Amino acid sequence: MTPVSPSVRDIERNAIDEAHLTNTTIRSLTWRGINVEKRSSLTDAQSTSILSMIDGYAEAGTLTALMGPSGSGKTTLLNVLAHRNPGTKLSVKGGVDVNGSTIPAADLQSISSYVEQEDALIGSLSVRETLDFAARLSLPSTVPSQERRRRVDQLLFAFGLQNQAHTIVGTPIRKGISGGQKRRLSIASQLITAPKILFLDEPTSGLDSKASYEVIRYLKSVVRKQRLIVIASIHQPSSATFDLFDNLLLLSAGLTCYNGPLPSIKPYFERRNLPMPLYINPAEFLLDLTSSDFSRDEVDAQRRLEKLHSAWRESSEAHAVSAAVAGPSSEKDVLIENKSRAPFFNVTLALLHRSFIKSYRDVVAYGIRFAMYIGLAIMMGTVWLRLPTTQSSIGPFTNAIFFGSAFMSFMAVAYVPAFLEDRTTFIKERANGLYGAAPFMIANFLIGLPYLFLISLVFSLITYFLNNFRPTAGAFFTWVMWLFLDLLAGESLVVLVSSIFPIFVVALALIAFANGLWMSVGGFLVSPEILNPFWRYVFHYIDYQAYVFRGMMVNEFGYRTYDCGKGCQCMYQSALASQCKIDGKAVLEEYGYRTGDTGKWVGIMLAIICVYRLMGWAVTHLRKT
Ligand SMILES: Nc1ncnc2c1ncn2[C@@H]1O[C@H](COP(=O)(O)OP(=O)(O)OP(=O)(O)O)[C@@H](O)[C@H]1O
Repeated sequence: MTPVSPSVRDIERNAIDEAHLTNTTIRSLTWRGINVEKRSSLTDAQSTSILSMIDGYAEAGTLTALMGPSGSGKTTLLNVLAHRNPGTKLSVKGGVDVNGSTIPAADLQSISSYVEQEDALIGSLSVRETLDFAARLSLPSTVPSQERRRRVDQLLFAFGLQNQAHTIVGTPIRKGISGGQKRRLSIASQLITAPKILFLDEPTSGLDSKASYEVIRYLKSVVRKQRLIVIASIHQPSSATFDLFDNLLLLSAGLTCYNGPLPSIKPYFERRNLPMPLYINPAEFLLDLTSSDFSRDEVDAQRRLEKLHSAWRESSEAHAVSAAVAGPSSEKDVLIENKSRAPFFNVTLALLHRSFIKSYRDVVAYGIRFAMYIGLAIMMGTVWLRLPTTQSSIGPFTNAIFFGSAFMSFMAVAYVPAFLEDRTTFIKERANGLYGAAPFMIANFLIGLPYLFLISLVFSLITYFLNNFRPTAGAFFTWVMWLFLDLLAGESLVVLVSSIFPIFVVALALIAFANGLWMSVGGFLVSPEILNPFWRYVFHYIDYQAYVFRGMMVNEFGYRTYDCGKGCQCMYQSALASQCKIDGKAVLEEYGYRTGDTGKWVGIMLAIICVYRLMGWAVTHLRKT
């Protein structure tokens, strides 16, 4: 058995102060006349209703279940209550009040958290690290690190995760904690920000009944202790799990079928001649009642649903709910503490630290890419093996430079999955108000620098001398610099394209296309001197691969001579022809390149990289999903 850490023992001795988690200000969340319609692209008359006239309330210290068949509107309602965008082309009407008062969306978001259906956990972090980073990303600098650790311990204990504190969450190749523990961890990492209201979308999806029960049981104990308001959509809980909830809001086809405390469900349906059988799971009974999707007789099922809807509308229970939420809504009486955010610098540092841990623990994210580049280096080194400095090598040297510059940049597509994964985590964390696009983009850029430099260095160490490029230290490090800038630009393009089109296959196809374009107009396949004006003026000058190719060409040919070989038939005419040699500058002239422009080209490369990154930031800032 894993030993219990002293800090956890402290907690067990009830030496904990949970004041920061306890809700003393928010008494209730109410919602009135929520209507959501899907707008037709043609006419308003063709709009279809997703939610209609939904009233309800939840009080501090209660756990409300949002149930209904698939497509009944649970997630949509949860999004409306949390002031999240429920989707494009949807029009939302109705009001959501806190303590009976209307508050701005930003205030509601600052006192609430939303746990999405899919866990947004980073597989290579341990359970404790996950909570610690959640704390570092959300807590203001006024909370000292000792206090932060204490809060982490508290949550580990509250969610029964203290024995898994040092186990990793789990990656595709390394088994970590169980599905139920993951869900508990997702909830705990939201609670570290001390929300007063917690929205959970299917907190038990994908779990067996025992794990589901555990998740809701832990949640219930925290809700009771901390006086939180929790609203959770749930699919088909077991009887034991269902019994843990205080209230139920039952939806079907976007309308209410029941809304009230659990003990009143049975009498409510009995009074409508729908008695609940004795030995049946109440949740199953309710879902059977409200589901029409798989009915043999659709007309009959529709009629049954309409009866349920009108029974609720006309019931005294519905009138009581409407009366309870209809009270005048004022602008005062809500004490929203101004939740201070973690400072920009601390957030960026925490994101860098988190990415660093991921980079050395997650083989899929970084290790595989590294191995791929090494394989490529060995292949390139041995294909163009020890080229002699004769004119017959000028072609192969040029080809090797093209291959090295173009293919390395092309292979940046391998970064797409890792970037999209990081972006998904960011989108979820931003939606919960943790941090914005700037720290994410800065951390993403900075963590890539040493890694890309290492790849450039190792790749060059293998290929440069095996190929027999110009053997001086200066030439070697200039080559490393060009490769590094090449990879940096390639990765910046991946960041930009994947931010605009965050769909794996689409991003992959577009980046491959862009690389094909850069290769075609880069100057190797068609010399810039004869490239037609459209491609030359529209694309050639913004093609980063073109500058890498030029830089590497100048690095090799600008300062080296080649023997013309037997018969002294020199392929390129230069001042050294009389010595039966070719001055490499003659090769450069063919392409229109010359020495002395390296500084300018490096400047252009840096500008291209900056533009890609800034555009990537702007898109990420504006695009919310
Ligand atoms: N952005 C949107 N645009 C168009 N239709 C939408 C949008 N969001 C939801 N809907 C529709 O609204 C209905 C309710 O969807 P919602 O996701 O809220 O249901 P749910 O009860 O959460 O379903 P499930 O249990 O399967 O997750 C569905 O018919 C869905 O197709």
